[in-house]
Amino acid sequence: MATLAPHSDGRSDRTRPTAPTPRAPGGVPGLGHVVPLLRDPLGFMESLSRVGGVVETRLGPRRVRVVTAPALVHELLVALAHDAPRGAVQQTLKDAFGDGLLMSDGQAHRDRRRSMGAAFTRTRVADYVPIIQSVVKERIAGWGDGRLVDVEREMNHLALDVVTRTLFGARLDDDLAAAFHRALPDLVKGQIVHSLAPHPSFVRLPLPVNRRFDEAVRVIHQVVDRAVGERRDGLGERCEGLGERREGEDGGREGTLLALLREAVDPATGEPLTEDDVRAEAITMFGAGTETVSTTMTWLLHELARHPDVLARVVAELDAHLGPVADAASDVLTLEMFDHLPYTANTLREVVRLHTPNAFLMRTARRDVTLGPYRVPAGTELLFSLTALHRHPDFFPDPHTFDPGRWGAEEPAGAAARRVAMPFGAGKHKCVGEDLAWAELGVAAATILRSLSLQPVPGREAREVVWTTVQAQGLAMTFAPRTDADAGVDTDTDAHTYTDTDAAVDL
Ligand code: HEM
Repeated sequence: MATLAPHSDGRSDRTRPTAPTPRAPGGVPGLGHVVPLLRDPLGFMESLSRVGGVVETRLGPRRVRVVTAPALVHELLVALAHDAPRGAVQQTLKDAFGDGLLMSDGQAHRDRRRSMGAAFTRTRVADYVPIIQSVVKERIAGWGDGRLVDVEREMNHLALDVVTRTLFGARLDDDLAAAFHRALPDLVKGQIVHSLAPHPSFVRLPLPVNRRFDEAVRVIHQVVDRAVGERRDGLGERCEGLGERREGEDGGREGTLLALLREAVDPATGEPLTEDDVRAEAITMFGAGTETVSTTMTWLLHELARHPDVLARVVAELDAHLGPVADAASDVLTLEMFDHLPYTANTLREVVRLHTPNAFLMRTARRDVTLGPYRVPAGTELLFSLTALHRHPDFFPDPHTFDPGRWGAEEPAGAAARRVAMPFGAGKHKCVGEDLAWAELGVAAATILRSLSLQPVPGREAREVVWTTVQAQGLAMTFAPRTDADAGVDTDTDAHTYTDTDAAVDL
């Protein structure tokens, strides 16, 4: 395997020495590598890092090059961002949902990102914290009564509520949230099948996958219209959770992403954004900002239940800094509090590493480029998996082991891991919702773990299922109210060797 320093800042350079692109072993005529990819998607992607930094595969009739080396993924996303824009997967979504941030590129993307950025700054995310906390408290209200909790479904609902209430100032009823939850898998399945389809006309064939995809698109449009429509009517009059504080400064108008969008001007026309533009951005946020967070939260509970030592240490740290129970009316979390929870931060960081939601992302070279030592001809599709990248044994020793300790500043591997890790991507398309995501994870962990103890249920552990996100399917648990004995978990937080700066990056 080519040895590559993590995060080379090298631009594409024709004078670099080149190397032939190795082929993935095991392809069969006609299907290529479709079977191993479908049978064990992440195992297949992880295995390719032993073949080369860029590896040629065949998926049916298509030649797709898989980028496995972290430095090359980074180079692709940053130095080659202009020459290798997003590819077939995004195109499928663009056809269905319009030109939202996730689907757009070039000047249109830059303009839109600038006008929406103010909804995601750290200051604005700090404003969202009380809303997130109240969403979490509402969602977990009945969990402590011994019922079996479908963690995946609950977390999905929670993440959807957070986006709806923080960014759009609206509320979804339970039926709509459930419809959205049901629609996503069909959407994702259709998206994958369409992006790998041998011919564009495939999407019009009367196949179950296409019918379900169309139905999912319809449901998601309906959900977004109701959420956005409700908020749209009240714009300027009410801004839930932010309105009172902002009223004097700006009439409550800029409290949500929706308000920003309604104020934005399309530089190309000088006109306000159209309703379709606003809708496309809303759909983007629901699509990009819910399942990523909910799967991560589900994996967090899964890992904590399997690692009582880690759980005890997280709980002790939360209790020591925030107090033991989360149900008191006076319990108010702030973003700054999380700067003093280094072990909790490293635990969240480790969950996001081991269970990075974005299993597959793609780019397409629009001209001949050089990626590290590899020549990539124009038109080549480039596939990479951030999940597989974070399981690369050269950079994350014993990569399948859940170990928050690997992120400690004193660990020799800690610094290298930090340089290589990019769960939120890199470059101009780097996740706009990263700060919001960390806040959601931190607030959910602090609120759940200070008020409830986890009770794993044998046979109901999470099963890793890969779509475009890496899902934790099937996890169910019971919870019990925390008792004084739970609060006194025998863990010496003062003795930990983590520093506060460990936490500052993320939360
Ligand atoms: C654990 C949670 C999350 C993870 C791991 C994550 C990961 C990512 C990654 C890897 C990308 C880059 C995709 C690419 O380069 O093609 C991305 C982009 C994006 N994410 Fe997130 N995300 C998370 C949460 C969120 C949240 C909460 C929101 C908003 C509510 C959000 C909205 C977006 C948007 C709009 C983009 C496209 C940005 C652009 O192209 O400019 N994400 N995310």
